[in-house]
Amino acid sequence: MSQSQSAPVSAKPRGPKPPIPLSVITGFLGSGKTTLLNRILKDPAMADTAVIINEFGEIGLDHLLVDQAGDGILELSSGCLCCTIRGDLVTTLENLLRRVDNGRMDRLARVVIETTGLADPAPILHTVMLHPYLVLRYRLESVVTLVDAVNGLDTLKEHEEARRQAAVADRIVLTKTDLLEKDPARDPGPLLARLTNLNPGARILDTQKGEAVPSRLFDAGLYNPETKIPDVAKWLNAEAFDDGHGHKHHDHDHGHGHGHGHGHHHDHAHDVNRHDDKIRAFTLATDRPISAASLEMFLDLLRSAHGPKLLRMKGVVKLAEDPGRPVVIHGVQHVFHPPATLEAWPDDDHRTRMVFITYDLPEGFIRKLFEAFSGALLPDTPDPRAMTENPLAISGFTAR
Ligand SMILES: Nc1nc2c(ncn2[C@@H]2O[C@H](COP(=O)(O)OP(=O)(O)OP(=O)(O)O)[C@@H](O)[C@H]2O)c(=O)[nH]1
Repeated sequence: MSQSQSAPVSAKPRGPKPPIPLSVITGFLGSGKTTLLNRILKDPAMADTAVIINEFGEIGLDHLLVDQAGDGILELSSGCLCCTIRGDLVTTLENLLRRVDNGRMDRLARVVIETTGLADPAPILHTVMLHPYLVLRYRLESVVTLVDAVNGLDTLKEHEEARRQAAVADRIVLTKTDLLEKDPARDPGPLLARLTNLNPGARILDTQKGEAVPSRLFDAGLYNPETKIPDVAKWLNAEAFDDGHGHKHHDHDHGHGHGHGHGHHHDHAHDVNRHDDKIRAFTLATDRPISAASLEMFLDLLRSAHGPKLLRMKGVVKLAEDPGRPVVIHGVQHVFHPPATLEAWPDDDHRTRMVFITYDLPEGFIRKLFEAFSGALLPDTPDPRAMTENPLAISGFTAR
């Protein structure tokens, strides 16, 4: 378009709108999701939030409802919006964007999706991550998993869904801890140890201590909402993972939930891992850069061959071609968010760092795979060139 044909400068800011943070609240049946939502929706920090829930009947937000619009979106007296996923989550998320884009709504600060108690939250995350338009307009902020402090340990023991919900979380909220206080015989230690074991990187918040507030529930995104500066160290929280010696540095202060690293749990009184040895949490860190093509192949192989076993993965990667500009990756099962390039390393740690939570996928396997792709010479591992240039390699898995 020539200069003379260009449209007059409008008062409206041009360019793509910043993506809207999207969080998912999950937790087993009766873990207290509705109770928490009811409470936080009254918090001024939740202004301009839209909450998407499964069924109105189940959620006790009725007293807050004031108006139902044609698109199935209800306005709450607190100024928030509420919609159901009776139809389709994509349509609901599109309807919200339409409201913002056509000016019916000034600002949509955040979307919170509440899942049903038995749901694996991964498909909800996939709905957004796999949609070519929604992935541009929304960004995953936090997966918040509620765990009932009274029944949590039994629920984790008996239900795979509950373990997956805890494993995928960025924040774990302990509910009903007030009931523990009334019964001194109940020790929250084993539950905390189990949760830390399943997902060391998730910060644990206690409702009773007033910790489950919006600023702490939804601050798990890569970007600090205040400064908009990426905070990789906080986002990865790799320090909370086992350091290889059975020690973990966890940021909750209950005094029981540390030190139960896998591979070391047999040394401890609470054998928290014995019910399910398949979920593993570990980190991978290296100074060695990896080429962009090898990173892509590593991720391709992980997601195509082992996707269902990769419950959650986050990482910051040093590229051989551009070591000063790290790439941020994160995935939930076989779906990866489009990688984002940071303009610079946000702190002094310029190593590739990745955190993994896997199901039935050993740490050693991923480590060797990454080392092979990043060019480390390992005696018992194939040369990466032999893997990528092998004419018998799996189709689609060739050097670029
Ligand atoms: N004592 C106590 N009770 C709680 C707490 N949180 C929730 N409850 C109670 O636990 C029950 C279940 O809470 P809900 O908020 O309905 O749980 P939910 O996760 O939404 O339940 P579903 O939608 O059925 O999965 C209710 O009777 C709540 O009053 C808490 O922190 N302390």
